[in-house]
This record gives sequence, C-alpha cells and structure tokens, in this order.
Amino acid sequence: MSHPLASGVLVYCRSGFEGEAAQELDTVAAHAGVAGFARTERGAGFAEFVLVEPMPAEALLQAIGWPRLVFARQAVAVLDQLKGLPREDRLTPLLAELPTDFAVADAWVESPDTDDGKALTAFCRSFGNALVQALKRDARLVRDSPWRLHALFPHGDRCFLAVAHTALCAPWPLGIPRLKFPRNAPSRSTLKLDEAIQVLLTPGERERWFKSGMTAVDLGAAPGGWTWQLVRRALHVTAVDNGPMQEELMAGGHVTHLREDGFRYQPKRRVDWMVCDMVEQPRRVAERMGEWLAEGWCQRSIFNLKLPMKKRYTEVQQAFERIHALVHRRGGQVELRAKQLYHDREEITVFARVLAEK
Ligand SMILES: C[S@@+](CC[C@H](N)C(=O)[O-])C[C@H]1O[C@@H](n2cnc3c(N)ncnc32)[C@H](O)[C@@H]1O
Repeated sequence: MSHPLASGVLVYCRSGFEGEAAQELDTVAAHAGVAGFARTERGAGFAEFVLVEPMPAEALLQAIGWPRLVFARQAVAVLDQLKGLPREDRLTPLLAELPTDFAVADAWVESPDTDDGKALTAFCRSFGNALVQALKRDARLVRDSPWRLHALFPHGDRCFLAVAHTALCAPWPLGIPRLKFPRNAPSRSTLKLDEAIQVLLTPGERERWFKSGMTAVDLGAAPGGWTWQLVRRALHVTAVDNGPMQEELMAGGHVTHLREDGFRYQPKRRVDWMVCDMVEQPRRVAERMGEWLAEGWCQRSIFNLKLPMKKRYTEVQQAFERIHALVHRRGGQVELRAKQLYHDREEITVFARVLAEK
C-alpha cells in the first residue's frame, strides 16, 4: 500500500510553545480546507491536529506540512496512537498496527525534546534497532520508499505511530540538524545562523546564494558569530554594531566593522545578504527588514524576531503582514520562510527574499 491513510498530523515543537504550534495548525488547516482540531498539553514538546475524516498521508502533509509551519521542527502523519503498551513487548502491538503491504525506507523511534522525553533516549535507541530488524525480517524495509516510519514515545507505554514523506518532512531525527560548535567562532549564536541556512534553504539555494566574493551586512553583529558563518562561506561582510567584534575574525580581512545604529544604517549599494540579530521589539525589526527588502538594499535576508510577549503567534502574523505590505507598496513581492529553530529560544528565524523587482 503506497498511500497510507492518516488520522492527523503530529508536530514536534519547542517545549513551552505547544500553544503556538496548535494555533498554527488550526490556522493552516483552515486555510487548506482540512477539517479537524488541534490539541496539545503544555510542556509536552508536541501538538497534534486530529482530522474529522482520515485522509491520505501525502495529501495531508502537502496541505499542513513541515515546510509551511513556523512552530514545528517536524510534522509527521499519524497512523495510530497506541496506549497502555506492555513493557515486556511493545514491538508486536506496534507492528500489528502497520498497514499491510506498506514498506518504508527507514524507521525512527523518538521521544519529545523535553526532560521526560530525554529519560527515554536509551530505550528509543534500542527499540529503534529492534524495530528496524523486525521490518527487515518482514521485508518492509525498502530503500527507495518515499516513506519513513516514526514512533514517538511521549511515555514508555504510549506511542504515536506515524509516517514522514521524505520530500515533505524534516530530514533529521526530532527535526534537529546536528551541528558542531566551530572551535574558533566568536559566540554560540553562530549555530543559529548555521541552522537557519541548513533548515530554511535547499541544498541548491545554499550553493547558488553563497558564492565567493558576495557581499553581506550583519546588523547587530558583535561579537561576530553570524559574521563568522558568512565569512566561512567566503562573503565580504559589513558588521554594524557599537559593541566589539572578535579580533581573530577581524584579522582575517573580510570584515568591515562600523560602529553605527543598525536601525539607521543604509548600504551605499545593494548587497547580496542582510542578516540581523538585534534584540528589539518584533514590530520594529519587521518594519526595518521590510524597508530593506522594499527598497532593494539586499537580495535576501535572514533575521530573528524575538518573541517574549504573550500573543506570540499573532505577533508573528502581524510582522509578516507588515513586511508583505511594505514590499507590495513598492511594487514587489516577498517570499517569507520561517522556523523556530532548535537554537532559537523565545524567538523565530526568518528567511526573506524579494520575488519581483519594482
Ligand atoms: C544577540 S547579539 C548578536 C550576536 C551576534 N549575532 C553573534 O552571533 O555574535 C545582539 C547585538 O545587537 C546589538 N544591537 C542592539 N541594538 C543595536 C542597534 N540599534 N544598532 C546596532 N547594534 C545593535 C548589540 O550591541 C548586540 O551586540
């Protein structure tokens, strides 16, 4: 069976952001005309959208999938939820729920990215090995299947059995790309920009849009973690910040440091990239980012929106609307992709590019 039926969508999110993830699922599903409701538990590290009627998993993931969700590190299509699994044999009941003649390329056993979930990591590893062996034995593991099986255990006796379509879902366990902190990078924030580039851009875009000799502006750059990532990709960077930049990074000769206000700075000529990590109200940041994009001062941008307020989902929507409106007013159109990354705490990271020139 190549078209499994799903009963819902399960998204993995940052603990504490389940409300935003659920609100987003409700909104995106309503736009896509998919009937159902979102539910979650605070601190669970996941939220679920329950369908009124089951539908093919692929169509569901196309309508409410990972690429279009901001507060989802991963989104998978739920086949079933198993409760009260016996400790002595959790494998047999799980295998019994798999649709017959359904093969997958791989199987991942996961637990939410929470303290409770972390306590299950060792179990997940050994159970994952057993599951893969069992699937091999039953000839259900087929390398070129577009499907991957996911078993998410919120508790030792409760499991969501789900499937991911490799073209529509995050390619990393728990939706978290494994990134190593580079030894000589100036700050831990460096991982945030690295993750944004991995998560928000395709491999082709990464290759085309980061070429030796390209130019970038980094607003709020000090001590230089984001600048370091751009320099690593052979870009020339103008770093705008009143604070000091790391000496080693400056010594490389690829960075010009300007002690100026990042909200007033304007480049003399268009740059390939503008990145911004200034800690400010999301409205103020959105306004300035919209201005940069509308005026064509940069081709593309990656910026953070800090979200310390209560109505975080609404705040994000308003910021996006404002950027669209500013660019539209100047005759352009902007594409926005955004995620709450693993390295984002109370914030999200946005990629923006202008699609049509004035
Ligand atoms: C979170 S830190 C940036 C860290 C940096 N991205 C890194 O990876 O090392 C925020 C920076 O924004 C700067 N900043 C805040 N408001 C600013 C403004 N109006 N103009 C320029 N820099 C500003 C602060 O001085 C601070 O260095």
